[in-house]
Amino acid sequence: MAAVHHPPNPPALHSFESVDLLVESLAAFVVKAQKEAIDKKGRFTIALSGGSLPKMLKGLINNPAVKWDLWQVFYADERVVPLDDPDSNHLLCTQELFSKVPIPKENIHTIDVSLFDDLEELSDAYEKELIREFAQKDAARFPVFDLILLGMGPDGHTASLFPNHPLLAEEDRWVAYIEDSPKPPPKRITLTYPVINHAARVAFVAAGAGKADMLSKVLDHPEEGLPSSRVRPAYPGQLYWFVDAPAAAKLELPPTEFKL
Ligand SMILES: O=C1O[C@H](COP(=O)(O)O)[C@@H](O)[C@H](O)[C@H]1O
Repeated sequence: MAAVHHPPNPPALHSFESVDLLVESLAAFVVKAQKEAIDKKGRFTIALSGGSLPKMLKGLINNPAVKWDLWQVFYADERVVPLDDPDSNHLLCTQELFSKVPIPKENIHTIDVSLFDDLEELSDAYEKELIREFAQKDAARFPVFDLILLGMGPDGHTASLFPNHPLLAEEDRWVAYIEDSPKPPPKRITLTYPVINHAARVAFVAAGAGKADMLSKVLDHPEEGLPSSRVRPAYPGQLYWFVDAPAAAKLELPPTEFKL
């Protein structure tokens, strides 16, 4: 019998009157994803972004429902800078979240700073880190993250996938590097679409009026093919957008009520 090809689920757009409500609801959503993953397989795999995202995770701090010791954290993208450099996504996540919660250090998977001279080796090593976590345990062609949290840049980029960049066409690698990021710093590594689009859940978080024009392009005009519009997790994966009212102001797409 021929395999049935199921199209991706449509995105669920959750719009909140204030950033505080967004933060609270996002925390509840992450906790629910965590619970489902841990009930099923005893661990929770999540990829985090930098930029404006880490501070939106403050609802997880002092939250007794979070089982930090069962989290395995990767980065959706990372800048090729020392881990204590102000441009490092790891530093940002540490300042906003990890320094304030009891997560074991070994559960946070950072890039290998000893490989900065060779970006091919650096991204290969991060891919191997993913293979150690996923391939042995889940034996899949691509890792299936329980949750990937993304931001959307003013040009529609997400992770380190930038408009018109050849990396948008990557089909095999789990982790790739770029040396010419239009947003500094130029050298970065990033999860690729095959990884992002195999996740069980992907959630974008965007707040503020500065995101409104681009959000409407990305969600109302996906045919333009901006990097954030290309995030379409394969069925049964689900895409979510957590936005505040100023970011949602120009959207035609109707919001979906947020229910756990
Ligand atoms: O450069 C990056 O930008 C994106 C978007 O950042 P935001 O500040 O506009 O939210 C971010 O998601 C990514 O991790 C980062 O490296």
